[in-house]
Amino acid sequence: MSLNEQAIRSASANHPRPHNTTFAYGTAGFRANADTLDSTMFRVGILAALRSKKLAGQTIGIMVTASHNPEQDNGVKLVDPHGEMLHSSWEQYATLLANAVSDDSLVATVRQVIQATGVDLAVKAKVVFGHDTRPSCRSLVRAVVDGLAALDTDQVNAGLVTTPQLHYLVRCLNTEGTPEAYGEPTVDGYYRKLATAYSTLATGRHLLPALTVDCANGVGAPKLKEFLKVVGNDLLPIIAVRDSTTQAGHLNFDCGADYVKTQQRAPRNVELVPWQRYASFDGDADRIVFYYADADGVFHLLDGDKIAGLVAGFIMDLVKDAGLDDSVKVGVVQTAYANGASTKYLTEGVPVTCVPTGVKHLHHAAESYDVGVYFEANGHGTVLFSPLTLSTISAHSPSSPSASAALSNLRALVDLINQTVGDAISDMLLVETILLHRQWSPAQWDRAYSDYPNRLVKVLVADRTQFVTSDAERRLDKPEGVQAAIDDAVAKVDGGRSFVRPSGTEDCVRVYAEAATRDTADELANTVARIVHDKFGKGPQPASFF
Ligand SMILES: CC(=O)N[C@H]1[C@@H](OP(=O)(O)O)O[C@H](CO)[C@@H](O)[C@@H]1O
Ligand SMILES: [Mg+2]
Repeated sequence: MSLNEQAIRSASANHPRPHNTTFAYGTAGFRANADTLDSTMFRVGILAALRSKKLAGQTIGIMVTASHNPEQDNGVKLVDPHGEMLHSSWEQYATLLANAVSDDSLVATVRQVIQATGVDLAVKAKVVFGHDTRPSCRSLVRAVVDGLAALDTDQVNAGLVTTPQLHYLVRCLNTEGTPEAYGEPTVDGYYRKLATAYSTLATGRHLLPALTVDCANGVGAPKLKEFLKVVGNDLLPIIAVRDSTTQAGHLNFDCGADYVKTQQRAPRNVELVPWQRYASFDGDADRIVFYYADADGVFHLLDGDKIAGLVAGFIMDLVKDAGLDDSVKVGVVQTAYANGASTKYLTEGVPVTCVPTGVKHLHHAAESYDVGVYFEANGHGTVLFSPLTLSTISAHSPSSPSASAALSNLRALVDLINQTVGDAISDMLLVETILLHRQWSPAQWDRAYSDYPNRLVKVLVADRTQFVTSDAERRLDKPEGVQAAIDDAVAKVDGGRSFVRPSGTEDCVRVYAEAATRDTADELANTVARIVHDKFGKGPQPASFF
C-alpha cells in the first residue's frame, strides 16, 4: 500500500500550522495555549497511526489534556501498546512532524519518518483516543480524527476519560484474549475491576470517616462519581468537592493536586476539619496528594513520598504474611525531588533508586524490581508487579489461614492498582485500603517521618539548554563552575541539600533546596537561585524567588 499523499495534503490544508511557534514533544507530550495546537493535534493523529503500523497494528493511545495546567492550555500525550508513555525514541518524530512548515513539507516529513523507522504501510493502524474536560478538546479531537483518517486508521473514541483510564484501555485492547489480558476494554470494565478488588479488600473492615476529595473541577469529578455508583457508598464514603466541570475558568483554579503541593495549603475555601482526611486530584486525575489539619489548624501534606512509604510498607507486610518474602522483593523509585527524610526512612527498609524527573524514568526503573513502587513527590505514581512475581503470587499455596488471607489481599491489590500509569482514583483506593487495614488516621500515617523543610523555586534564564545534569539530575555538569558554587552554599547549611535542573515542561530552571529549618531552607533556595540568576538569568533579579 502506498501513502495517500493527497489525503494528507488536503486534510493538512484545514489544519494550518501557526507561524512563529515551535513545538517540542517534552516530558508530558505537547503542551501549549490551546489556540495554537490545532495543526499539532492533526499531526499527532498521523504519528499515532504510523506508530501503530510500526508495531504490527497494535493499538496506540492519544490523550488530549493539559493536566494541571490552566484551562486555556491544552496538550496531547501518546500511549504505547502496553499502556506506557510513547517510547522516547519516537519523541523526535513527533517534534519533526509538528514543526513541518507547509503541507508539502509535512508529506515529506511523514515519508522521512516512515523511512527512518521502517514503517510498513500495508499494516492497518488502530488508535484509541480520549480527552479531558477542557472546552478546547472538542475541536482539537476533531483535528486528531482528521489526522487518523488521513492514514485510514481504525478508531476507537473513548470520549471523556481520565488519562489513566485511557492508558488502561490501551493495555486492555492490546491484551484482549491473551493470557496477559488486563481487563475488559471499556470504562465500565475499569470501574468493575477496581470496585471488585476494593470490595475484596474493604469488606468486613471497620469504616473510617469519609474522605473529602478535591477533583480540581476536572475530569476526575464525573469519573469518581461514576465509580462510586459501581462500588456503592457503603464501602467507600466520599465527599466530592471542586467537582464542577461546567463553570468556565474553574479547572485547576486555586485547587487540585498541583496547587496543594506547590502552595502547601488546602484548596481555596475548603475549610479543613482537624484530623479529617482530604485528597486532591489534578486536572486529568493521574496525580493525587492527601492532607489534613491538626488541632491548631496547621496544614500537613501527605505527598507522593508519603504514599510510597505507606504502600511499600503495606505490600512488604502482605508479602511476608503470605509467606512470599523469600521470593518477592519490594523496591522504591524516587526522583531528586523526594524529600530527604523520606529517602532516609525508606532506605532503612527497602532498596531505593533515584532517577531523573518524569514518569517514564520512574516506570522503567520500577520494572527492575519484583514489586516496584514509584512515586514523584507531586503525587504521580503507581506500583508495578513483574511478570514473574505475578505468576509467583498466582501459583503460591499458603500454609496457614492467615497466610491465605494475606495472599488473597495481595491478589486483590494487583487488580486494584492501575499498573499502566499513576492513577488518582486507583491510588486513592490503594491508600484508603491501607488506612482501613491499619485503622490509621492521617496523622498516624504521617508519623513515619517528618519532612525536612524544603523550597522549590523557578529561575527564568536566557537559555535553559545550557544546563546539563548528571547523577539523576542531582549535579550540574554545565555551565561549568556552577556546581562548585552550589556545593559551597550547601556546605554552609546544616542538613543542606540543593540541586538545579532545567524544567522539561516549562521555560525555566528549577532550584530545589532543603535544610534543617524553614529559614535555612528558604535561604539556601534563594542563595542557589541567585547563583544561577547572576550569570544566566533573564530579566531583573527578584528580591526573593518565592
Ligand atoms: C518538580 C516537578 O514537580 N516537576 C514535574 C514537571 O516536570 P519539569 O521537568 O520539572 O517541568 O512536570 C512533569 C510532567 O507532569 C512531572 O513529571 C514533574 O514531576
Ligand atoms: Mg496530570
